[in-house]
Amino acid sequence: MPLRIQVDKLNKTFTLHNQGAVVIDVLHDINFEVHAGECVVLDGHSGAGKSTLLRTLYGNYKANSGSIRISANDSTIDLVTASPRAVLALRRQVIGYVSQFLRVIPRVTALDVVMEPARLLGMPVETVRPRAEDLLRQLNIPERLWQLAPSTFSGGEQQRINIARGFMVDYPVLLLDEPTASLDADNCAVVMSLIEAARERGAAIVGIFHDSAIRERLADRLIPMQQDVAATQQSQNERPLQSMERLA
Ligand SMILES: Nc1ncnc2c1ncn2[C@@H]1O[C@H](COP(=O)(O)OP(=O)(O)OP(=O)(O)O)[C@@H](O)[C@H]1O
Repeated sequence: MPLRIQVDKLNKTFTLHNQGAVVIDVLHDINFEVHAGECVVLDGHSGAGKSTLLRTLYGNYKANSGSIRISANDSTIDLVTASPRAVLALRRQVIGYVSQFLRVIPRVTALDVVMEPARLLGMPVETVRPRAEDLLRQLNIPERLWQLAPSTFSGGEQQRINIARGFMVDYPVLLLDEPTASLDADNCAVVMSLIEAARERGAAIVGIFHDSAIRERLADRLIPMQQDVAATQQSQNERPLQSMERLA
């Protein structure tokens, strides 16, 4: 299967300018790759940098150094050096991202929120609407909510709208930040099936899942995120290892 994501020597720090310019070393020498049809899961304790890595893979955060090469549609783009315009194009066409929380836009209906990624690709509403409705149905969003803005929806309903939106386009790359965090068992099962279907069609998936049963079902590999180990090793002048680990 073709290589979709190649991360090399990735480093990311945050500088807290309003707190004495303290520097937080979050991602240190991260190296991994993800092929089409693979689901890798970021594995590390709270604060290890999992969400930071996912946001950096989406171009939300700019890395200090290293490269994130994304290959799809016969081209390869390094997100670390890409122009903002190239990053936006990549997000529209190549990278889907499901965050934990829906960014609610007042007065935009749930159905429009879900259809938007496909509409941004220029697809006509009559083509995309059946898929959006199908996703909403699969995710058990009652039809009476489809024409309402999701701002008043429950946390779990908002998360399911977010998931439907993230699966609206068959992106070659999918980034999933705890997509099942506030879902009940039935809806969790639906989301796992959607993720498996995306993997089947060849999506390269990077996810964060805290639930061990979900990780075991979905993960082809774990990517250990060990910020504390990295910091200690660094102080001993050793090169911290952030290698991939195959699941037995
Ligand atoms: N925008 C930011 N500015 C400054 N520091 C940040 C920022 N985002 C994250 N951090 C810091 O980076 C570290 C890693 O945070 P991150 O959210 O990536 O961890 P995580 O592994 O996803 O944790 P969790 O499992 O609890 O969600 C934390 O110490 C956090 O305080």
